[in-house]
Amino acid sequence: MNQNQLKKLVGKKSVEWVENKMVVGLGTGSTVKFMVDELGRRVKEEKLDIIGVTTSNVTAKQATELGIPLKSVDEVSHIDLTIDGADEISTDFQGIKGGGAALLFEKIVATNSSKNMWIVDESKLVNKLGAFPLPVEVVPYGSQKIFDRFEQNGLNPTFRKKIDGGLLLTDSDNYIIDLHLGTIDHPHELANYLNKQVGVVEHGLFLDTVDTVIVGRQDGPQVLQAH
Ligand SMILES: O=C(CO)[C@H](O)[C@H](O)COP(=O)(O)O
Repeated sequence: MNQNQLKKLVGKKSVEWVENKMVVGLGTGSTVKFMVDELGRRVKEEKLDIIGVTTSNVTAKQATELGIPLKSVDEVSHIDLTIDGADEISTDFQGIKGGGAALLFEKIVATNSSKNMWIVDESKLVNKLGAFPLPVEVVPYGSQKIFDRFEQNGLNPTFRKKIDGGLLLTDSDNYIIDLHLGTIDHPHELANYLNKQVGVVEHGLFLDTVDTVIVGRQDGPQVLQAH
């Protein structure tokens, strides 16, 4: 199986955890796209009765087209389960997310969910986080100052750009600065530092968040429990 087939495998598999009457957080990305397709199939064919809470405009569009009823995070009393992708997961189940620039809403939905499940192909599992550039969402005003500070602190920042060369804007009209760190030895310390920077809206370190990981492997999906 190639990477895309592994993503499809875990995307479909994850929907087995969705039950009638659940409020389900719907992540963002190419793996999640397969999950939302399968959820849409169950809503249509099995009359599965759920409410989705999306984490990006892209996922909201797909879910709407598939007939999945949606509410915003502020309109629901709770979220039973959020299913999302990840860019890296370390052996101690810490994660980097935001490769698809949806980290802000993903973190809001994740922190308001009773359970979080991540679906990944096996290439996303790492010993230590950091090979994947860490996304940091920043308010445009003052973003050059934050960038300069990151550079002075040796965090190797780059502004994320669109294909046409312009700066990428998130769904909340912010910029993304990617930090090219190589390895992150102390993720909690780095998260604390980033949380304190004025102008930083959110960062892609998702620490102590995930409960269940489904890994797409050549011999089938593997379910890992984090806690
Ligand atoms: O965090 C994310 C988007 O902000 C995605 O979940 C992450 O980038 C994984 O994406 P993909 O499933 O396409 O590999």
